[in-house]
Amino acid sequence: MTKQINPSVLKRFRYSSDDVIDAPFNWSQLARLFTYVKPYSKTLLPKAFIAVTITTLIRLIIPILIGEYAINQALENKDAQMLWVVVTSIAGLYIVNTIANRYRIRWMNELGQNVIYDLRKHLFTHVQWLSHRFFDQRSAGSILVRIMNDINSLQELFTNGVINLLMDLLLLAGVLIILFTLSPPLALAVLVILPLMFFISTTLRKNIRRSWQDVRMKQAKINAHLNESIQGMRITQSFTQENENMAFFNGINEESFESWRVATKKNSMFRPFVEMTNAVGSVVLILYGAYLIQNNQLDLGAFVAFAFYLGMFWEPISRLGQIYNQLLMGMASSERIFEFLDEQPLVHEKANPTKINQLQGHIEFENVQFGYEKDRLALKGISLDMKAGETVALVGHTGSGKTTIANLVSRFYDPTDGVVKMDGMDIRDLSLSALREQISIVLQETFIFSGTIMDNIRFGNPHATDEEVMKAAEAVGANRFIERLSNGYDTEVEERGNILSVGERQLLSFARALLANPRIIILDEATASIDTETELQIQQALRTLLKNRTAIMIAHRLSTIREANQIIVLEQGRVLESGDHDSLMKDRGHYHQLVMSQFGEALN
Ligand SMILES: Nc1ncnc2c1ncn2[C@@H]1O[C@H](COP(=O)(O)OP(=O)(O)OP(=O)(O)O)[C@@H](O)[C@H]1O
Repeated sequence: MTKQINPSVLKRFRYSSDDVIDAPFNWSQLARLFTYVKPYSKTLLPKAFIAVTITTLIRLIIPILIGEYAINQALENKDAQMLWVVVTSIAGLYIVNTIANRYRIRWMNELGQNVIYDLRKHLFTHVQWLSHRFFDQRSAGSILVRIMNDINSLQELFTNGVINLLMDLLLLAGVLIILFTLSPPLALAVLVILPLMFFISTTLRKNIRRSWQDVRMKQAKINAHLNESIQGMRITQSFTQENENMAFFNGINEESFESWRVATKKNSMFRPFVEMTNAVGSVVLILYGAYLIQNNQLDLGAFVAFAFYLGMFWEPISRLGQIYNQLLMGMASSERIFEFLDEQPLVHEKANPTKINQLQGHIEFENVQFGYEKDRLALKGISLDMKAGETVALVGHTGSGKTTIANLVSRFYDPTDGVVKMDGMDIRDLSLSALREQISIVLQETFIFSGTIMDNIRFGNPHATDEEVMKAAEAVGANRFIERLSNGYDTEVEERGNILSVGERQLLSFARALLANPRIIILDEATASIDTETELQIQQALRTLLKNRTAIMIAHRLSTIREANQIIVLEQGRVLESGDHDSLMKDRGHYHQLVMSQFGEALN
């Protein structure tokens, strides 16, 4: 079936992330990047340097042995014994070279992998501490791309780049010194190819590099789209948006294909150019070298050595260009990585926070104002008093600020004005982890991590034993459905837990919360309709869960609201009314209206 795609629909699919092609060279950023090598400056780094120096020196010595000793002396004087000594020395040097090379590669790789490991760990740890606002502003896909792709692109720089730089500089300097010592005029003559080589290794390579960078960007775009598409597959299918989705995917897939085509085409020009420069160098060497030999200004041994060294020239120059490119790419990636690393959590613990062992759970809001965005307040001067052990139901229309109140109690955000107090103390003075340890949040959509049912409940308290996990499940009645699963508590559930029903996921999240044994429970009740039996089960489970704890319920069910000690009615970030069900109903105010419009039938 073909369907006409509305072009405006495709505009929805836009990814503006990470489009920097050319990053300026930034020395301080480079220095910062190299701080990650520092822990290895006394172990792997010197070892790799020694191996590199040995291999470079051997490569420099061998042409001299061939030209000067084998040709000029042994062959000239027909000295078989000397020739034998030279040949065995060369063989010996090659063996040492092979061993040194083996270690060079091993140590370099170890160094690179260690640096990448450290960097990825640092970045992930840092991102985990960032505030909710950071995640509000970015898609999971774009964060993933940075943690994976940008760090991977630094991998090459650290595994090869750093050490090769030293090797190439050493090799180039060594070759130049030897060439000028052997024959200054011939050295000058063959150096005409240098500008050509530099042109190829900088300009041409830069052009090729841009094309590869374009390839990577297009791939990142595919990754981001795939991530969103797969996560939203059910919605796509239910709205029959497969064709639009496919059209966009085809578009970016084609773009990616095209960028590959361009990059490989440019890349294929590289080798012929290199060979051409080598040919020019060889022609100059043969013509001018033959002329110098004829005029007795050069001997045959030096001529042969020259040919060897000329062959060695290209490699370091070409690689220096490559390293320069790697550095530029590394700059672009590290800039994006450092941007994340420099991001500070907006909510942070003060220097000497008050350590609390056990909270009572008395929560107060004193004239609290808060906005996610500058000019749009979500809470407009709210004052609340939730006593320890009380169940408080927050009710109100969508967008009235219920979730925001819960977010402020957990200190995911700080108020822009006013104070949130816990047991009479400003929560900004408390230790953040101690505060959050005593709060459990049960969201409408329960997040299930990949692992077993047992692992998922244990998420509430990693130290709990299997027995404790099972006891928590029994207490909320989750054991009944768990025992019916193919492997009971050991049943594997994938990310998001699609094999479980909404009600089952709710019960699982109750067990998880109960196991954490918090003083405060924040619960966003599921709005999805579930059958009466599960509903009863959940009500029962809730009673167990909320016993002796302060509970803030973003309540959607009349039964929960009715049982609450205090009901707070919110409207556009303000408290309209508060009290218990009976008194609020008697007042016949906003609550009465809300209940009648939403639950009118249920009350009759
Ligand atoms: N991360 C965010 N960034 C910007 N604005 C937000 C964010 N989260 C919520 N808001 C805004 O803050 C206001 C209050 O939202 P909140 O989520 O607290 O409402 P709610 O009462 O919980 O609604 P619902 O019942 O629909 O969950 C809304 O106007 C909403 O658009």
